[in-house]
Amino acid sequence: MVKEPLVRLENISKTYPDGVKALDNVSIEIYPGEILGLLGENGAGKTTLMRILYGEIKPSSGRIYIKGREVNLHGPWDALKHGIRMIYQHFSLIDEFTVMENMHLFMSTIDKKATIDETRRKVEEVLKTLGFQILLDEPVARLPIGAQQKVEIIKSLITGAEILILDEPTSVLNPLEIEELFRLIKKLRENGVSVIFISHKLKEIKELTDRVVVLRKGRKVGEAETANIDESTLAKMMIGEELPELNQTVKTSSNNLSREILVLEDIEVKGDKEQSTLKGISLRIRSGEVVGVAGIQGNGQKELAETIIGLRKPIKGRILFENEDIASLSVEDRLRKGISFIPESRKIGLIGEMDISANILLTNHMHLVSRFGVVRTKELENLSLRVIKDYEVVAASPRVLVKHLSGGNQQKVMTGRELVKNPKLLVAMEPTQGLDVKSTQQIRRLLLDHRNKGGAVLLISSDLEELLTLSDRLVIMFNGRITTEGTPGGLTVEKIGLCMGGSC
Ligand SMILES: Nc1ncnc2c1ncn2[C@@H]1O[C@H](COP(=O)(O)OP(=O)(O)OP(=O)(O)O)[C@@H](O)[C@H]1O
Repeated sequence: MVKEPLVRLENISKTYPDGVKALDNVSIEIYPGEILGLLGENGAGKTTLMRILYGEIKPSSGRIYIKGREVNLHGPWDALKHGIRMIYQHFSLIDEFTVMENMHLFMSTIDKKATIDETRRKVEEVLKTLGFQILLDEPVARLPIGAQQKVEIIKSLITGAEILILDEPTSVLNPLEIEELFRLIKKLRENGVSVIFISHKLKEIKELTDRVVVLRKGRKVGEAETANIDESTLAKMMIGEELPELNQTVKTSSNNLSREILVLEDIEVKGDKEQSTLKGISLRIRSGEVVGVAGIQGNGQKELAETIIGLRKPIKGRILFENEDIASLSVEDRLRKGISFIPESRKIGLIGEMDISANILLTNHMHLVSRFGVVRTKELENLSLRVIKDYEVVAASPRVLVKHLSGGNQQKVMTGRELVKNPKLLVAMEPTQGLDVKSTQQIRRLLLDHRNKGGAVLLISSDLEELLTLSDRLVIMFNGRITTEGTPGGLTVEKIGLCMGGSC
């Protein structure tokens, strides 16, 4: 007998108001009591698809069927009524309330008449069925993350959730907590609950799920019974069969590799999450080379950049810049020594309400402010005009407010104000994110010109094509470690995909 799906998402497309096409004609089914893996790299569209199923956003086109009937979901509460609940990495719990109070608060939004005793009975019943325990009268803030996640899951079950969507649930957990979560998810399956498990991690998908759907660039590129597919095939599906062609018009061979400019030795740094905590990073960068850092976002790349520029202090290890240990130096001292930084987003790096000059001053103040605190206005003006001219910023004058520039021109200001200092080492995070083809090419050209003039570049990007096009050497990070290293030409798609998915 053919099983009826509990949910069918049919031909779902989604274009966000800013024009980003996040989903293109994706159809998936979820069956009762199954664990469905949703695999894809950053930006593949996994979260968008699930937010549509959770009623948080509307698809641009397509249909949603629940138990065979077409529905129009007006919001998460509507989805909840249909037994669907999504749990994000940031939990929706009130820290000061006890577990029971949180459960009851949630319950009463669904059933206003429910008393706290009834809620408690329901919680105890669910816990007994699953064979799990939680301290019900403890304030949530005192519970470890793994237990808080369980509270979220139980909270969903007492309100009758039949489909639980877990958005990268393991990224906040330690290995023991992951084991415990998997045990709980398998129990849910035994009890007929369906779980959609969003992940980039191939091992977890293999270990836990019954079926897997792979998304890439907004399209469904594969679907299989998990038992019938191996990690290598999944890796290739996730990042694409073909390595992007190395773009010879942009890339010219690296100058004679010279001295090591930066050496990281066995660096350990506390990260925002367990998964992004740096666990013994060793890396060498020479002048005249671009070292690319690949990996799914959140595996320590940001922590690595922030450690090099001095925003995070290592617990262990040495950072040598031109043979000098700079681990105890401030950000400003490091800038003075010739390290520059392009942060991951223009929103962080620029102040929209200020003009181009003032934004340039932000990271060049050490050269442009006298020791009495007076800005050398003529020099600032000249430098600003130089940035506008040399880096082809389309702006009438340095007086233009940054918020009035296009994304590409903003990025050129952010890049130009660093390159104009001719830094010995440039740490560039996502330098072309959200830019059109022309601006992307311009920024990439600037980075390579800098390298060709003898500068070193550490390029952190979630755009694999960019990394393969620009890097002389590539390292791949997973779970706070560098798991592999090679040249772009020397690494196969399979190897890169496996390493990004944590299986190498
Ligand atoms: N609210 C939004 N407005 C505009 N674009 C968005 C929005 N949310 C997501 N996007 C874009 O839609 C695309 C798909 O993003 P989505 O978050 O769904 O991917 P994902 O597979 O969940 O990625 P990740 O693993 O990084 O979370 C990306 O290009 C992203 O930048």
